[in-house]
Amino acid sequence: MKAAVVGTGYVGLVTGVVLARLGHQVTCIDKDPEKVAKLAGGIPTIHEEGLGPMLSACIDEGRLTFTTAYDEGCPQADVVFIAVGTPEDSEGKANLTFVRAAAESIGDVISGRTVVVTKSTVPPGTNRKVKQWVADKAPAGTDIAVVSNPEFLRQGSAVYDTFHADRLIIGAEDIRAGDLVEKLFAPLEVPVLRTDLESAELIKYASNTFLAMKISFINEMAQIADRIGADVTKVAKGMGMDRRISPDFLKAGIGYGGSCFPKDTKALTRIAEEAGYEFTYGKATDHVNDQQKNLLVEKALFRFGSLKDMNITLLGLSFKPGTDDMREAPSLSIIESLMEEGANVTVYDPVAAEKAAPLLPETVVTANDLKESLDGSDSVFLVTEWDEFKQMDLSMIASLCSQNILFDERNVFTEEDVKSAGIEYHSVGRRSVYPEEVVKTAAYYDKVQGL
Ligand SMILES: NC(=O)C1=CN([C@@H]2O[C@H](COP(=O)(O)OP(=O)(O)OC[C@H]3O[C@@H](n4cnc5c(N)ncnc54)[C@H](O)[C@@H]3O)[C@@H](O)[C@H]2O)C=CC1
Ligand SMILES: O=C(O)[C@H]1O[C@H](OP(=O)(O)OP(=O)(O)OC[C@H]2O[C@@H](n3ccc(=O)[nH]c3=O)[C@H](O)[C@@H]2O)[C@H](O)[C@@H](O)[C@@H]1O
Repeated sequence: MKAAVVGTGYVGLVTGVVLARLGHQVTCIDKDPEKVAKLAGGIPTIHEEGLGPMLSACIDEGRLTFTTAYDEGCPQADVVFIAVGTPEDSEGKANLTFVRAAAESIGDVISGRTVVVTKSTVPPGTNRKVKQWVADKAPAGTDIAVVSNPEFLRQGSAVYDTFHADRLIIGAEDIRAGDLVEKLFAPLEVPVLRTDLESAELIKYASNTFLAMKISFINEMAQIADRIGADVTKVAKGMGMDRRISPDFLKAGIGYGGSCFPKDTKALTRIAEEAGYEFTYGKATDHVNDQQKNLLVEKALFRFGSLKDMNITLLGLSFKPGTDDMREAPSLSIIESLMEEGANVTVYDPVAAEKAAPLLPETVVTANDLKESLDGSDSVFLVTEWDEFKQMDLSMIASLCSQNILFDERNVFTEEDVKSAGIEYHSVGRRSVYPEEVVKTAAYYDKVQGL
């Protein structure tokens, strides 16, 4: 089949490449000419495992092209996907400006029957608007069908997730259009759920908010664990052994970041509000996430009294490992808090340094490698759990840093790991670990923690 994909970000690019890989003829359209030029040359514009070789292969085999021109892809396509961004607006709602612009540009160039599929995350009712926006620009008599096909891939494993998705949601009133989308993805052999438009749109928000809620829930358990001397990782393990709960998304830490959980949780709260309902879980999830970001900075303040003029190393910048995406990355708010407290901050990330550079305050020093980042540091904050950090030799902290203290925002290390490295260790929802010589000075801190 022939497909056009509008928007070549994380979702559009991966969708386009995977569809081409499945044997379809795909045209990817983006308004950003620089991005299009890079992609047309086989250079991935995002860091995603497995994407680069698949992109080049599909281009070489002649099944994948990139353009800024809608008329080079949409009129010929059996299916046109919209995968442009739907960022948060100033009121916490989904900003549909890009979706509308894409729909209108599609309308400008099509005639005859066209199936428009929305992959972007959009509030219930938007697909009906998309149909109208396309129709407003298309010639009279154009037969337009819309399908809601929300996306569930995770950044960092986007290609794998697309090939091994748990489900394909196809929301459509036009049965033929829904069938066509089902046929397009049939080679993936993914379980399919057919729904009406509004249910498909709500499934996406409900899924993201539910996962975000699980994270906020376990982060609240971490807050309780900190106060009563329990270990949140054990609590999560015990909870997760119940298949009805599942162990996934129960990792306590710094709170969720990224381009979707924060915005989608807020957007669903607004969707509910506009429908006359107060969505208490949405509000609570968001509130807990905000307070979680500062937990270890607060622990550091308890520990040191002041962070003024301390040299602090921050390991990891991207919102999670496996991606260079800096959208809503918790590292940024931690850096801000540390600098507000007067600390000197050095950062190191194995992948995201380039994307992070324009977002960092000028006084932040970016190290080129792990060793350089630790050299002379007073205290280390592990923020993104890249393999390089998970596998690091902890004795490096003892040997390179002037004070051997690690604040682990992701609960990466065990008590045994840090004890054998002889470092002081603070984490989330777990007891702090002190080398013998600082146990006495730490007594007050432990008292405050209630341990
Ligand atoms: N990033 C993710 O992991 C996931 C994102 N989503 C949803 O998918 C949608 C897209 O997200 P991302 O891929 O992260 O966005 P992105 O911001 O990475 O990419 C969007 C792309 O659309 C292009 N664009 C914007 N307006 C355009 C127009 N009028 N015509 C042509 N191109 C245009 C931009 O230049 C950009 O390349 C959002 O609604 C998001 O909520 C859903 C699941 C996963
Ligand atoms: O709509 C989207 O954009 C996507 O949002 C998330 O995917 P993503 O944001 O790429 O990454 P996740 O792996 O879900 O992690 C999100 C955030 O939660 C945090 N997290 C995740 C899991 C956990 O147990 N604890 C935790 O703090 C991560 O560190 C990260 O900051 C969802 O998992 C995808 O299904 C969805 O398609």
